Amino acid sequence: MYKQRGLLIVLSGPSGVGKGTVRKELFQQPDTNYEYSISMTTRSPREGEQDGVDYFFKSRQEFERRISEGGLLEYAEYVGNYYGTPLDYVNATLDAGRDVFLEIEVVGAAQVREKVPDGLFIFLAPPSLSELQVRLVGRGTEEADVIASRVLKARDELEMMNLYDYVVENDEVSKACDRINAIVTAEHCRRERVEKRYLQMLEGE
Ligand SMILES: Nc1nc2c(ncn2[C@@H]2O[C@H](COP(=O)(O)OP(=O)(O)O)[C@@H](O)[C@H]2O)c(=O)[nH]1
Ligand SMILES: Nc1ncnc2c1ncn2[C@@H]1O[C@H](COP(=O)(O)OP(=O)(O)O)[C@@H](O)[C@H]1O
Repeated sequence: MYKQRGLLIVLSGPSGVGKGTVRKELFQQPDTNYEYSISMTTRSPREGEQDGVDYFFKSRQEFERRISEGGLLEYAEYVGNYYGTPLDYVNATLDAGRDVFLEIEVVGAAQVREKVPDGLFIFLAPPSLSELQVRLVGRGTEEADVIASRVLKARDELEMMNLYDYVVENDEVSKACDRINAIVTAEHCRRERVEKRYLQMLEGE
């Protein structure tokens, strides 16, 4: 029997827009049906972050070994650290017919677009650049110079918005989650219709 692979959902957008917040909220909802792919990074853990839960924290040497072995679906260097998506987990989960959710920055998302063109690409946008800065300052996890470089980077990141299937504004976390859930549901319906049509055409041969 023809079994459709799971859907690869990619949530991206500038640092500080609220990707992590929205993702955590989505995964707290009881009816969420996607599997979260935990990324690998060379960044040091922040207070309260756990290895294997928030990230797989690796040395630069170990990360570069994974790159050379082809073990990452995508990776990017972001403000001095590597971040990447382990390939095996994504493939195994999609093959089992389950959806995978990636929360990654825009350079990595563009690599995934090349490799998985039938993924669902959602760009999370801030209400404004000044609100983005307010959120980064409010989070209080970076020094002023890092915040400044992230806001500067956000201008380039916003230009990549048109490469995405959908742009979701993160004005309020619960509204952003509702929009993402609606988009995923609509995409499932679309894929089911395509699959049905495909099977009908095969039967007609
Ligand atoms: N390309 C890529 N980006 C990632 C990955 N995991 C996290 N990121 C992104 O890397 C950036 C920095 O992440 P982090 O240091 O945790 O800071 P924060 O997201 O701003 O709290 C964010 O834009 C993340 O979405 C990954 O596996 N691949
Ligand atoms: N819709 C929102 N309204 C106001 N503040 C928000 C909203 N979404 C996230 N935030 C806050 O903005 C900051 C950055 O959010 P975070 O999820 O860490 O962003 P990202 O993962 O995109 O870097 C956090 O302090 C978070 O609480």
